[in-house]
Amino acid sequence: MAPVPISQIKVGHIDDVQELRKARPAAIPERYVRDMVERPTLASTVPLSSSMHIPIIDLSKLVEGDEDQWRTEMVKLASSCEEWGFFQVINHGIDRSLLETTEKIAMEFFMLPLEEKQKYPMAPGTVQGYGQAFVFSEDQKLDWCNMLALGVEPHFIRNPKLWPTKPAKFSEILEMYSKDIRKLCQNLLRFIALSLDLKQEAFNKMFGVAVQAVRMNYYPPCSRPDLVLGLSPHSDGSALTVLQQGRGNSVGLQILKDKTWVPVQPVPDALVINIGDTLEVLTNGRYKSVEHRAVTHKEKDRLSIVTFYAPSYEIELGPLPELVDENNPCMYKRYNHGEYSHHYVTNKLQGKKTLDFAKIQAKIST
Ligand SMILES: O=C(O)CCC(=O)C(=O)O
Ligand SMILES: [Fe+2]
Repeated sequence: MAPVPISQIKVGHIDDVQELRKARPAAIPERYVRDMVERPTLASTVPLSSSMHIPIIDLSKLVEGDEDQWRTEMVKLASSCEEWGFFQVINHGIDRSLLETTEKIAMEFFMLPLEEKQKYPMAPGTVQGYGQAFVFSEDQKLDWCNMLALGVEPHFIRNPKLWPTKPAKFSEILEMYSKDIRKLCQNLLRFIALSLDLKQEAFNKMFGVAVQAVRMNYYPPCSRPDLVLGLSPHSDGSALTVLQQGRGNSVGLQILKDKTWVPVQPVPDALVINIGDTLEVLTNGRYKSVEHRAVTHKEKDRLSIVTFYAPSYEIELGPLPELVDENNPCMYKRYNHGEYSHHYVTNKLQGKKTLDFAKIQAKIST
């Protein structure tokens, strides 16, 4: 992720949420209490009709299915990206044991004493290390979440000082995990290109030297989950995001569909995939980068391990010419991905507002 100048950013004291939970204050501190309009509808209170489940894509049917299976899955992939911007992928080819080990080391990291975790501090205005990202002022509401965020690829975005040395195998496992997730992203992008009738080269040159970052989010239980948010509403700046939810964790991720917050029910062994802003721009808005957030639970904690996969910073982005015509006028300008990345990490999470950067403003009629 692009470095951000950290001068002039005053964020005040930010409590570590796990420590806050341990201290069990009589009331939730004001900085975490959301304004009325932002307070969450909790998963347990949202009626669940089956049509509200995000689609499930079986990757094995795309990789090795017969022609019928391939076609059916491809149609499902296209409609998921158009209508939901989200899907869960099963039979994704990543070893269950690797997913479990990664979850284990992530959890072990968050369970370390605070002094140990604070050896990897996320400085105000930066997005790597342990702490809270996207905080830029003292009056901004805070998320009920602790994060560990690390740049992974290409190597120059890494800050090796922020890679934990405890638990012992952390770096080694994260490296293996990232490699497999990277392959999955490449695979998915290949099928996404096919689903749009695009030539592979259209994407290949953009993702040749892709940027990959991992964020581990830990949400401790919260005595008043109705007042706080685990993670503020946002869309991801990536092209694709891969999200692994902790096994047996409570439902926490919610996506905004037709103005309603829909909880994403965890499916065993599935990974949640979502389209990020960059793919929305590349596809001229056909595939949607959908707003999402995380809510907390009264008794249960929750972990998510999130990989952001994006083009190299020097790549120039804009809608692919194949997806622009008379009926689909160009909706986004051309810009350098590094610029967008910088814009993304220097603004607080605020729904889909960050993407305004790339939108061509509607011409004012005279
Ligand atoms: O924890 C979750 O389910 C959401 C995480 C997320 O959206 C993110 O890290 O960008
Ligand atoms: Fe996200």
